[in-house]
Amino acid sequence: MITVLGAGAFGTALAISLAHKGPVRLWARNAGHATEMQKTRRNERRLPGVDLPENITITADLEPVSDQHPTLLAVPMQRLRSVLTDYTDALSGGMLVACCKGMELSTGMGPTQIIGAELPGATPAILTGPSFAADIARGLPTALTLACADETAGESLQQALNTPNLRIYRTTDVTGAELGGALKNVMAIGCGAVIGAGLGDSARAALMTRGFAEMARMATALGARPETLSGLSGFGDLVLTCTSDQSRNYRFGLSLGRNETFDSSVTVEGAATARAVCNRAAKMEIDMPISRAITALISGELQVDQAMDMLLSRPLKEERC
Ligand SMILES: NC(=O)C1=CN([C@@H]2O[C@H](COP(=O)(O)OP(=O)(O)OC[C@H]3O[C@@H](n4cnc5c(N)ncnc54)[C@H](O)[C@@H]3O)[C@@H](O)[C@H]2O)C=CC1
Ligand SMILES: O=C(CO)COP(=O)(O)O
Repeated sequence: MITVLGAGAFGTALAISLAHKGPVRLWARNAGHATEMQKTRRNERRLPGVDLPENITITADLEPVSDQHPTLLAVPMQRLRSVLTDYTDALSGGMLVACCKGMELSTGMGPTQIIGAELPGATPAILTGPSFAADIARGLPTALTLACADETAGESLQQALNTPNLRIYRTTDVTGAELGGALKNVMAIGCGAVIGAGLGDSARAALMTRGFAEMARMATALGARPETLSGLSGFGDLVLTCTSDQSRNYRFGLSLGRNETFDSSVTVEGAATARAVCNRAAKMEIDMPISRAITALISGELQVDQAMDMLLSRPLKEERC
């Protein structure tokens, strides 16, 4: 049986989609939340208004997962390592598919690297790409990338995770897929700030395009294939997240641009990842001025107009990555 760890918006939406093919086990760390979902057959806290199919079993107890069926890890990026260390016995040996987007702040590592380091007996993979949980839960058509370094395991995961509404593409370029998903969230915060501050759609298009160049610069320096960045996990997710106010990263950016407060309980992956990206870029001497400006905006060191001045006053250059 497929297991989904994390009864947040994304984990619940994936469980709903996968339940069209067979039984799914949805694990919530909070026993009270699990009981509430069992009773109401809904996840009103994270995905309101959507019924959970009968063949989703909700539990707060994690039994050892199968090594034949995928286990999806749908928890926030900065919590992934602690989930793996807390549940090592249940997870070791599993086909573990990270569903989080980001870079660990303390180490600069991506999700599959963390899985490999904590559970060397597991098969790590990542599921990423343009998809809002609410869209998946409603059964709207969505395409995602499944990245797994082990090609045979990747093919089996692709088959297992493809559903009538969720089309899964496959790659072995784990680095490219992970970095696309991590970096696009940083750019989405920047785009939200641009729109929130009233700087206009043209400025957003410039930020998305030069932000994409920056994403590709870092990803290729770390060994990613350029075509992965142009695919669903990079360009595709950048477009979605930088242009839709369904995105929490974009909405957080909007609040920065408008000088409004933002609910700190909302998962905004790009905030910690922006800092992680800047730390890693500095160590590797990769020039990432847009990520630096967005990080300074998030920390309050710069206001939107100051960040813009900083970017616009840089020396003129040829247009390339
Ligand atoms: N919501 C969406 O539309 C999409 C989300 N994602 C990614 O999925 C990941 C999870 O996001 P969401 O589900 O949206 O967030 P969410 O905020 O809705 O839910 C996060 C879940 O993780 C659980 N959690 C938090 N800390 C935990 C810990 N230490 N141990 C176990 N569980 C813990 C929370 O209880 C909550 O159920 C993020 O990396 C996000 O980028 C990816 C694509 C779409
Ligand atoms: O990753 C996502 C869409 O692909 C979800 O974006 P947010 O985390 O910004 O809501």
